[in-house]
Amino acid sequence: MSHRVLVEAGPAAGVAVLKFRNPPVNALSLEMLMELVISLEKLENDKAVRGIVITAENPGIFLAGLDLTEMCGRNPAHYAKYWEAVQELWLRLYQSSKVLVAAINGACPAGGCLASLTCDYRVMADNPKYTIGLNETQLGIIAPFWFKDTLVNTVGHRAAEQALQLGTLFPPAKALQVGIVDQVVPEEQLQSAALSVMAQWLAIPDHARQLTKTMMRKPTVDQLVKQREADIQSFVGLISQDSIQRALQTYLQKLRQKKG
Ligand SMILES: CC/C=C\CC/C=C/CC(=O)SCCNC(=O)CCNC(=O)[C@H](O)C(C)(C)COP(=O)(O)OP(=O)(O)OC[C@H]1O[C@@H](n2cnc3c(N)ncnc32)[C@H](O)[C@@H]1OP(=O)(O)O
Repeated sequence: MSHRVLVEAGPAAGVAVLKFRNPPVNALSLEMLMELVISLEKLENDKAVRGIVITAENPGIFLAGLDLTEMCGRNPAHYAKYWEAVQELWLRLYQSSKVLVAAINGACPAGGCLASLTCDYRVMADNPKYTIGLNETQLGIIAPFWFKDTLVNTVGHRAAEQALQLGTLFPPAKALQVGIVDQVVPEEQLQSAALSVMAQWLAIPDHARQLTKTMMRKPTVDQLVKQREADIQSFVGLISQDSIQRALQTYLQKLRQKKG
C-alpha cells in the first residue's frame, strides 16, 4: 500500500495518473523513492496502461527535489542506499516504455526538474510562483553527469551549461523559451492540456514509438548503468565532505528561517 504516491485510472482509456503526495513539499525521501519505483514497476507491467500523466496531488509544489534531510548528517551506508534509490527512480522513468507526460502544477527544483525531464513531454501551469530548473549550484553542490545529460538531451549543450552553472530556476514563460518545458497553459487547463497531448502521443503505434525512444535514450542510460557503483561511491565521497555538509545545512537553515 503506497501512502506517498497515488495512482488513479485517467479519464481516457489506457491512461493512468500518478500523483505525488508527500507533505509538506513532496521531497524525494527514501520511502517516497521506493514507493515511486514500485508504482512505476506495476504500471510498466500493466499492458492496459499506455500512458502516464505525472503530477502533484496538491497544486503548489510539484516535487521539492531530493530530500535534503537524507543527505545531511547521515552515515556513508545511508548515503549509498539513498543514492542507489535515486538512480533507480531515474532509470525507471527514463527507460519507461509508456508515454510519460508531466503536468507541472507547482515548484519544480533540482530532483523535481530531473524527474520531469525524464518525461516525454512537459506541460507547466502558468503561475509566476512556480519555477523549474536544476539549481544544485545554488546549494553549493554539483548536478551529477546523468542529471546534466538529461538536461542537455532536452535543451542542448549551451542552454544546459548556462542553466547548470547559474543554477537557474526558470518561471514558466522563460522555461518555455529555453525548452525546459514544452507547453505553458493557464493553471485551470493543466490536466486537460496534459490529456490532450497524451492523446496525440498515443495515436502513434506503441512499438514504433517505444523503439525510437530507446534509440534516443540508450546512450545516456548506458553511461550510468556501466558506472553505477562508481557513481554511488562518488556521491558518498562528495556528500560526506565537511564543506558540502556545511553548505547543505546552511541551505536547510535558510529554508527554515524563511518562515520566522
Ligand atoms: C555532492 C553533491 C552530489 C550530488 C547532488 C545531489 C543532488 C541533489 C538534487 C536536489 O534535488 S537537492 C534539493 C533541491 N531542492 C530545493 O532546492 C528546494 C528547496 N525548497 C524550496 O525551495 C521550498 O521549500 C519550496 C519552493 C519547495 C516550497 O516552499 P514553501 O511552500 O514556502 O515551503 P517551505 O520552504 O516553508 O518548506 C516547508 C518545509 O519543508 C522543508 N523542505 C523544503 N524543501 C525540502 C527538501 N528538498 N528536502 C527536505 N526538506 C525540505 C523546509 O525546510 C520546511 O521545513 P520546516 O521544518 O521548516 O517545516
